[in-house]
Amino acid sequence: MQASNIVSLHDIQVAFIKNKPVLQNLNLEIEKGTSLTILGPGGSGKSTLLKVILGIIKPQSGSVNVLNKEVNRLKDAQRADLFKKMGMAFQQGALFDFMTVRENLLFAMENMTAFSKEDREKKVLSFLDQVLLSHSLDKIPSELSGGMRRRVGFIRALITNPELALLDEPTAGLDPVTTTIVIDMIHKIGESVGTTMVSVTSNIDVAFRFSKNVAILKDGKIIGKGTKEDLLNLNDPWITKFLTIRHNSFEDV
Ligand SMILES: Nc1ncnc2c1ncn2[C@@H]1O[C@H](COP(=O)(O)OP(=O)(O)OP(=O)(O)O)[C@@H](O)[C@H]1O
Repeated sequence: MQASNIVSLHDIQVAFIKNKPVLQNLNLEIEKGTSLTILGPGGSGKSTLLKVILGIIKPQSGSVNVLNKEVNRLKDAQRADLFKKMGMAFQQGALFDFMTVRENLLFAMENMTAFSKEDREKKVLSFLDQVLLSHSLDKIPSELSGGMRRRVGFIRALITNPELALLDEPTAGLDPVTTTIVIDMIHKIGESVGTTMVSVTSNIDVAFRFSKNVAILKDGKIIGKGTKEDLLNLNDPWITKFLTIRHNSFEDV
C-alpha cells in the first residue's frame, strides 16, 4: 500500500451464504485527506464494505489495511486504538437515550480524544450551531425528529477530529434543506480537520454532491472510480446508463 493511502483493500471476498459472494475480488485505495463516495444499488454490499473497513466483518480472503494497520491481525487493544481514530455514522446511528445530546457528544470526546474539558464544551456548542441544533443541547435523542437525530449522529462521528470518517447513507430520509445542511457541514468539517471521508449511498445526485470522486459498486466489485467525467469516459454501458438516467437513484430504475 502507498503511504498516502489511508484505506487499502486488496482482493476482498465476503459471502454470508456459500457461493453467493456479496463482495468479490474487490480492490479499493483511498488517499489521505480525500473524500470518496461509494455509489451502488440497494443490496450491492455498501454497508458490508464499510463494516469490512471497520473490521466488524472479516472477509473470507483478502487484506484490509486501514491507517497503516492490517485490521484483521490486530489484538483487541490495538483495534480499540484504531477505532479512536475513526468516526462512524450508521443509518441507525445509535445515540444513548439516557444521555442528553450534549452528554452524548461530550462522552464521545471523553472516550476518544485528549481534548481539554473547555475545548470539549466549546466544540459541542459550535458543532451543534453548524447544523442548527443549538436549541437541542439538553434534549434526549428520543425527543428529536429522525432527521435531527441523524444530524447529531454525524456530529458525534466528526467531533472527535477522526482521521477517517465512515458515513452510511448520510442523507437518507432527510428533506432537501437538511440534506444541503448536512452536506455543507460535512464538507466544512472535512476541510478544516483534514478528515478522510468515505460515504456510501445509492443516490447518484447525493454521491457527486458529497465527493468529487465516486466509486461505483456493482456485483460486489468496484467497477469504476473517479469524477463523473472520468466515469463516463470509461465508456462502460452500465455505468453510462446509470449516470445519465434522469432518475436520481438506482432504485428508481
Ligand atoms: N449479516 C448478514 N448476514 C447475512 N446476509 C447479510 C448480512 N449483511 C448483509 N447481508 C446481505 O448482503 C447483501 C448486501 O447487503 P448490504 O447491507 O451490504 O447492502 P447495501 O448496498 O448497503 O444495501 P442498502 O443500500 O439497501 O442499505 C444483501 O443481500 C444483504 O441481505
